[in-house]
Amino acid sequence: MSTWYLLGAGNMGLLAAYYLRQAGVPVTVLRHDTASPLRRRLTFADGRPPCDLVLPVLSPVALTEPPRRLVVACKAPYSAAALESVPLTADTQVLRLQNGLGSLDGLLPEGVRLIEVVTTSAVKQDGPAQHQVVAENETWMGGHDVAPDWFEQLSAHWPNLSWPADFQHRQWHKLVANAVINPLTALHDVPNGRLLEDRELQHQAEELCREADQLLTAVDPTWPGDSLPRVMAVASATAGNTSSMRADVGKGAVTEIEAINGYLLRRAAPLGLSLPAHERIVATLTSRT
Ligand SMILES: NC(=O)C1=CN([C@@H]2O[C@H](COP(=O)(O)OP(=O)(O)OC[C@H]3O[C@@H](n4cnc5c(N)ncnc54)[C@H](OP(=O)(O)O)[C@@H]3O)[C@@H](O)[C@H]2O)C=CC1
Ligand SMILES: CC(C)(CO)C(=O)C(=O)O
Repeated sequence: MSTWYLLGAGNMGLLAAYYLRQAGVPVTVLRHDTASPLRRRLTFADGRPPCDLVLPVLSPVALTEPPRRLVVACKAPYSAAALESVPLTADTQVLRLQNGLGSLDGLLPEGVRLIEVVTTSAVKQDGPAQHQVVAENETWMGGHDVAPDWFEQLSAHWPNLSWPADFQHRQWHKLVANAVINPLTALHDVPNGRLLEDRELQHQAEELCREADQLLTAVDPTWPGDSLPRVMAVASATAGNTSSMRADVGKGAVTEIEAINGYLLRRAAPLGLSLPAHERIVATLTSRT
């Protein structure tokens, strides 16, 4: 496999780089602000020995030809800045490893093959140059009928990676979980599990799920429309977690709400649907950050 270029060498980007390297594929980080090789330690919660990754770094303007394979794993709001000056052509395959949807809309030239990645794995930073792989759960890729030629080689080294036929529904289930758990936990500054205990949060979760189901059923009549129990199951499975949006708000960082609830609003508008609970939560969270 030819070199994969990586935009966003943080938690998820490093995990993808680790699996690509395990599959024998060279990985180069693209960054505007530095050319020094990136040295990061990945530790594993299951007790596997740590892996010291050393990845070459290149400025996008130093590329001698357009990248054929690119992973975008920066947080959604930084996508435009990260892609600036990266020369892309119709031959480029882009792997979007981000929460939310639509964050690369309008940023990729016609013909680029965009492969979407949804993961329930979790990685957190636990030192200046150290990241802990907390869980290697399921990862789904899709967005096209047929998997690319490199998929089989990669899936032999990326645990629980699949190309499921029902990818779109899985992606939407993850989107709805993020559209409910993330802003509610961020606004109320609580761990995910509080959604199971607090009546007011449950009421808000119900409204957000109902509106998301209304939209997704309008887009796809086969949508099961069972978001509330699914979202609550995710909140229960991740009860002790700080959601990524709560963490971003805590750091004073820009959140991914535009790619999550904002995406639902952008899909609803042309259908003449209003999603008042999502509108309110976007406005409230945006005014506080
Ligand atoms: N962490 C997790 O467990 C999971 C994360 N996700 C999703 O994955 C995506 C990435 O999250 P995560 O890895 O945690 O985020 P991180 O903040 O750990 O990583 C993002 C990386 O992007 C880099 N970056 C920011 N701006 C640019 C730029 N202009 N050019 C190049 N690189 C840039 C950052 O560099 P710097 O730090 O120097 O700014 C950082 O290394 C998000 O959409 C998140 O929601 C999904 C499932 C699980
Ligand atoms: C599933 C959930 C809510 C787990 O915390 C998540 O993906 C996030 O925090 O962004």
